Amino acid sequence: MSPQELTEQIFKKKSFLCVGLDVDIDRIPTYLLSEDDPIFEFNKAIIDATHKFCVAYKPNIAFYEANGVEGWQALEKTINYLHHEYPEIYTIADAKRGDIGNTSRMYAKTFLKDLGFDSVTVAPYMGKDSVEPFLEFENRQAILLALTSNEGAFDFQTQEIDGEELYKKVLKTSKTWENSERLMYVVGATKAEYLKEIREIIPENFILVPGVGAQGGKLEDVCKYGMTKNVGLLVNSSRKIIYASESSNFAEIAGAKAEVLQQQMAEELSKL
Ligand SMILES: O=c1ccn([C@@H]2O[C@H](COP(=O)(O)O)[C@@H](O)[C@H]2O)c(=O)[nH]1
Repeated sequence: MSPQELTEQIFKKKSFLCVGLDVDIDRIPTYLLSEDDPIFEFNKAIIDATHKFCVAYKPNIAFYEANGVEGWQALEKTINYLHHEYPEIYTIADAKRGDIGNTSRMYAKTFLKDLGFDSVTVAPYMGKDSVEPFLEFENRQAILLALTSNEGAFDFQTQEIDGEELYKKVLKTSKTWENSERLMYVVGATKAEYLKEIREIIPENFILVPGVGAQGGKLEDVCKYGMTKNVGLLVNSSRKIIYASESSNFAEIAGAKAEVLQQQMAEELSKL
């Protein structure tokens, strides 16, 4: 999907919500454990109940890899289900990959070609040749970690080198790479006030913003500092939506949580 098509979906659905599919087998309703594929059944129920209120889903690959072959199969079934039932939905493989060029090329093939995700999250630390293989696919994007939501972001990302913070160097340098128009960036909602300066460097690119909900980030602050006239934001919430209830109507309650966020987003969009 192109960024333009994603923007059209955002205005159509009045939502820039991304629902995180971080399925922890120890947190799903126990009655699902007797199913052949409990992870997929959980995802399917969550997707059916929330798709009207969001424009994107972001399975975090760690939660699938932690369940071995069965986890990977559940991931494949989930992405196939989304492609088949809800092709208008944008998909993000939150895998945080990046390695020497020929290895990155394999990661890119896995997520962007074989599994057919629209995008994959990528760590910038190994530089240009580790990221460019992810930018070779038409209508696919790499989402580069710029300023993450966790406390450890202050260990390196905000440290100054030659008078400039490392995350700003990541933003500026990545703009010089081949096919850089296919880049999106991650900035944590817990660091929303940084978005003002970040927007001066990347005025147009989409920013994926995790950290609203369980990590305490505020949607209003994210919009205040990061929203552009074309929106340019995907705001993710995982645990607050998918684990809102452990009862048999967990999906319905997840849908209601997603709708609350969608309504707040509609309000923010009406200010544009
Ligand atoms: O800076 C980052 C980058 C990625 N994440 C991921 O987003 C979700 C957040 O989940 P919540 O339950 O809504 O807190 C999760 O998959 C993280 O690994 C992030 O939080 N911060």
